[in-house]
Amino acid sequence: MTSDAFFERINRQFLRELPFVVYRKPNQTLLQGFLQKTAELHTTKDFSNTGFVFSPFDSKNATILIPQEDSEQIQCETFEPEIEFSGQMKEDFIEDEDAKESHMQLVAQGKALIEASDINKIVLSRKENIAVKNSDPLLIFKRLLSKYQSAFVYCWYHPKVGLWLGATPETLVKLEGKQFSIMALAGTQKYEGSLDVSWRNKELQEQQYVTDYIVDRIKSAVDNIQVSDVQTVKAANLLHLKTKIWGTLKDTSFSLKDFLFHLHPTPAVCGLPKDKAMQFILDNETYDRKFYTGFLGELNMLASKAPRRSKRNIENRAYGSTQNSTQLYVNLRCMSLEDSHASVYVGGGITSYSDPEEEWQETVSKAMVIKSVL
Ligand SMILES: C=C(O[C@@H]1C=C(C(=O)O)C=C[C@H]1O)C(=O)O
Repeated sequence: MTSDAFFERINRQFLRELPFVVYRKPNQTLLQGFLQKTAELHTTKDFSNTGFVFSPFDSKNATILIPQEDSEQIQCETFEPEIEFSGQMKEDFIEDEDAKESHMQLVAQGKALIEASDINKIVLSRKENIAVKNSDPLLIFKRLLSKYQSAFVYCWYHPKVGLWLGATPETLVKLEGKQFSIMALAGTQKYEGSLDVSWRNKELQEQQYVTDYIVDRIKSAVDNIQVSDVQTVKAANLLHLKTKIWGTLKDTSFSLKDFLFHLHPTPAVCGLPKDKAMQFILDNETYDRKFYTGFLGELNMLASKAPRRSKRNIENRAYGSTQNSTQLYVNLRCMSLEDSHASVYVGGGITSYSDPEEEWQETVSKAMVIKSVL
């Protein structure tokens, strides 16, 4: 499908107030869309369905599904991101003193609890409300596509839930048949032109918490678990620390739902120990995160598997095969959009090393990822 036809089709879907999601995976050019045929609100409880899921931070709330069987799927391979656009840049930005004061207070409160208890890390966040000049979601989506090639970029809409857009650097889990990979991403500093930077103990420690937690949570369900070295990766105007964890699922009976909720929310977005950090977040953040720091993506899709290279296996080489594929991303660097109002969601990991002023600055930098396309 041409990009004009693709965007025209989605625009019609939006005007008819029918659910859809459009997205592009990291470092790919293919745009994909699920356009639901009815306005029904589908959810999944057991994660056995096929389609696109949108799951909130608080797993007590429902995961929304755009089912493959109730959707038209469209694709566009030829989209050329053309727009050079700089929206609200740092210079236009007047610091909101009240927001700063309350975020710093929240951070100080979290840090005090960490110092006085067995909690190691709590991820604390805030929501920023912004008036948007042009609130056409597809225009904003195109700007995100142009700016953030290495992110998972999406625009998701359901008339009964709302409209969300984002460009996230973080994979929650990728599952292809029995092969899985998971990303532990945490620690932030500004990108100043080089990946060759040094990291303080604070960031190294908060990222290590995420890796250790993931390994601990999945080790009984997997064989030959592998853990990469810690790498510095660039995400928009920021650098993060990343570890990749991969392996093979054991052949025993496997529940995708249990696997996911064993992981989610990880200490990259919640804290350690999980339950105590979660309770602090629910009690003290003064807004509802909704889908921010939840996860989203393709669930149980059939994907073609690359044919084997073995000379003996001529048949497999010719045809390849298909396998079940799930690719989920953590919903970061995102916003919800209502009429001409955007809510931008940003947070960061707090440990005993945290400085409230620096943590505020980190959320200001993270907010620029979205503000620069508004
Ligand atoms: C919570 C966010 O990001 C997470 C927190 C990070 C940190 O504390 O350094 C870094 C990447 C993400 O795991 C966010 O972007 O809002």
